[in-house]
Amino acid sequence: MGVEGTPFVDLRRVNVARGPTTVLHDLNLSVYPGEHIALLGPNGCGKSTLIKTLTCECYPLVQEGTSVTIFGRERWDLTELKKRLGVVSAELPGKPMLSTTGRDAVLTGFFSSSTLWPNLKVTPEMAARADEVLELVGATSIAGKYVGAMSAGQQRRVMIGRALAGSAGTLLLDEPSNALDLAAQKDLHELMRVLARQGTTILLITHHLPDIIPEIGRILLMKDGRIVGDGPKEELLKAETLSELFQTNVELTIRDGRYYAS
Ligand SMILES: Nc1ncnc2c1ncn2[C@@H]1O[C@H](COP(=O)(O)OP(=O)(O)OP(=O)(O)O)[C@@H](O)[C@H]1O
Repeated sequence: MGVEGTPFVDLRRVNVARGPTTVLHDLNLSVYPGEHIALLGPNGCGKSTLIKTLTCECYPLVQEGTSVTIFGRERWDLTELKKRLGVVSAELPGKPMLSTTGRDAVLTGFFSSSTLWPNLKVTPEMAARADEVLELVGATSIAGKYVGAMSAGQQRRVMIGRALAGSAGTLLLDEPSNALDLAAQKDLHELMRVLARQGTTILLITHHLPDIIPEIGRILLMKDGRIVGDGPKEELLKAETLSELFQTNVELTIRDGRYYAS
């Protein structure tokens, strides 16, 4: 886990409102390049709002001592930032993506667009990187297939490729195993493991403990818009802690470094 140097994310005293309600309270968080982190918390606790704060889609309330610094900067062009952060959510980024081929979908990662519009200029370097990324995510054989005709697992691979194409080795994975069957979940976990071992920084939001691959060592627990736990997996992924967090009786099984809840 690389915790040296400049953090890629640095939040100080961040409060964020959605509508009239403040939903993130006094958040302090630093994430360093090379870290692998999972963020857990009940529905509505503010996980997506936190991601939207990182992508500058939600802004913190102006207060003394508040700052949001991403890749060492406080001001960003939104498209540029999203591209560099490598955000992958369970939904496709826009309808036009459905009739875009896998290869073009990966290329859209350079522009943070919903399809490869004719005015977007693909350089030979981008094309070469797209092929490299398709290979890395195991999607070369489906590069010519429309995203709309792919299975959910294939779509997720292509979306991870899209995120990697333009990103600075950083992935924000927002519930990536949603709607995937067991085989596709396994494939996704294998891919995440390969990327983690290659040094990709991973910030994972999940409700699904098996998504927490062994390479993820740091856990953030959120409740009611606050970070209530931030530390090593072995300390925070405990039945009592999760039962308290989710307000239900959680039984935990650990097998081969993987966590399962029932
Ligand atoms: N567009 C919005 N307008 C007003 N309130 C919102 C909006 N989006 C989210 N909220 C509220 O903000 C709070 C945090 O929501 P958020 O989506 O960040 O939680 P979450 O932890 O990601 O939830 P889930 O696990 O269900 O995805 C919730 O109370 C939610 O109702």
